[in-house]
Amino acid sequence: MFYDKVVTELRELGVRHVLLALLVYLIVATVWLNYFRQPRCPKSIPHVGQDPHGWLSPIRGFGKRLEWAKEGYEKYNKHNRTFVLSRTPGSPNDLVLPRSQLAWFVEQPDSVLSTTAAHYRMLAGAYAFQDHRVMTEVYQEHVVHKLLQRNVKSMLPDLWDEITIVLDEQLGTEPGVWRDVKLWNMVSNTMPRIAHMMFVGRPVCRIPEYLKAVAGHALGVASCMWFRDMTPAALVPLVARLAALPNWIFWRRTAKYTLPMVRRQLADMERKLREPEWEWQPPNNFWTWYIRVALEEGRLDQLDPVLMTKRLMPLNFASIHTSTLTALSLILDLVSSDPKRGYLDAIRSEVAQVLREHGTLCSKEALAKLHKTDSAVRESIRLSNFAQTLLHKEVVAPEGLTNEAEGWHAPKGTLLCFASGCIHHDPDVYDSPWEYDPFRFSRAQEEQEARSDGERKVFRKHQGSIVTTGDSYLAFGHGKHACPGRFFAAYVMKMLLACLVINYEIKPLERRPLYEWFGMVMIPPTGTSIQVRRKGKRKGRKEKGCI
Ligand code: HEM
Repeated sequence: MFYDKVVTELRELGVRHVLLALLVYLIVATVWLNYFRQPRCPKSIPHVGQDPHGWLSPIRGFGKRLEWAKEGYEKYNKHNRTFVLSRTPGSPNDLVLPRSQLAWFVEQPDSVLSTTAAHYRMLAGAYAFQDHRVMTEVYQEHVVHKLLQRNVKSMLPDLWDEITIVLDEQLGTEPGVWRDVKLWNMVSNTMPRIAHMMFVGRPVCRIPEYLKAVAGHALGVASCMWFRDMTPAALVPLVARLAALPNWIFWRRTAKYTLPMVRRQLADMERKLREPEWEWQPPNNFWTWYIRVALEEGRLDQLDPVLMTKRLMPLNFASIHTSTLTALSLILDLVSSDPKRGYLDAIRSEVAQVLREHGTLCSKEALAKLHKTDSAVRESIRLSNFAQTLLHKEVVAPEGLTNEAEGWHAPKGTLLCFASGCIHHDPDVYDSPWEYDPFRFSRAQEEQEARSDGERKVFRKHQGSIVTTGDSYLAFGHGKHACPGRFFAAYVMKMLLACLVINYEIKPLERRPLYEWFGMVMIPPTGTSIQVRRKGKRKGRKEKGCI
């Protein structure tokens, strides 16, 4: 009845009137949402980018944000001043803080400056994931923060095996035969499988349909973010929902495997609690950590199996793009360095030495001895980080946030961040910052060890292992919301590189293929091939008879 009435009235109005009304709505809502509902950046802070009130500024600005970030960093951040970086149509301006404000920034409580709120906004949390709770109450992150570092060590032998097996598949096993390998295909077939070895374990982490779905979902989040960023605010709910539709399909495909697994694991863990003498050991994977934390904390509401499978998707997004890009850059940086410098040989002899001493490369102690390998990875991440601005936090305190040192006040809803890419390439922070100097960090450590106590302080600047964060190294964030997956990523990258150098020869590339930037995000060179040759019998793990 009601429907018939609406249709009749619309017919009477005519299509042209309806379209006109929609257009008027679009303009009014866009102006309202974009210009009156956005948090106002403090006027005292300099604005870098186009006219902040210009109508088309946000659209024109997408391709220029990187340039503007560099300009703002030079003009303001380097003089300890914050600047406003122009926004895109669907999101607000960013306040980019200088390094000198990092300590103040990370000290702010979550009730004032929220990483979760910033991620919800930036990752299109209302659309790209299958339940908004996975981005508003980030229980999966809580579990990773609490248990990953502690449990990953006992996983190392299995991770090593998986790395060697996947490299066998990707690079071949026949000794002495040179193979042409598409590097992008190699890393994108390797890294998601290794990450999911930790999340779901075998055999699921090897199933091609599953791996295709998790990769599709991660890419789907990125495309949803782009549509949300580039769509006028009034249309975002429609456009972003449409852009997110494929992610429902990808999640369903993953749930085909993860849902039965979660249900079985919940039932088994419940039985183990009831019958402690039952001879069953829970597998060391993310689901076990998750169930343990939820039980310990009495959060039975978090043990809904469907919700658990949805909670895996933000972790999938956080881990697979980052690790895949890191592995790609690392191999490219090393194989395109001048062979006369002998970087790969130095890493190879370090790995061989540790293997001789420890008989394995998959223990925490052995991996801790790989200083040069560690430094080569850290340096590659410094040089080619996947994003230009990081450490986003949103002001969530209703009264806003005041920075006494600089004398500004940011209202609720403002996004704050750091120009990590500029910091990593600042000649005042790193000597020859555009050069890939793989032993930059291990050399500093070796040199410091050789110095007297008095001199050591001066030398503190470029130390640290892959996981160390600080105001000159922001690739994993900093503070209590620094990447909790970095401990896993560091082990995996070192094992991957160690496995490559002891088992394969790689022909050097003449030139380092360059990456492009799409807005503030890195687009990797996907077309590069490398020539690889298996050396002989696989090495790396004595107890499996591999040496
Ligand atoms: C080389 C690989 C990786 C890089 C470069 C990386 C980088 C980062 C960065 C920069 C952040 C902080 C973002 C910000 O400040 O806004 C972050 C957060 C996070 N990462 Fe990673 N990540 C990597 C691997 C992983 C892996 C393997 C996991 C798997 C569990 C993971 C899980 C997370 C989570 C859960 C957060 C959010 C932490 C929080 O907000 O409290 N990451 N990562």
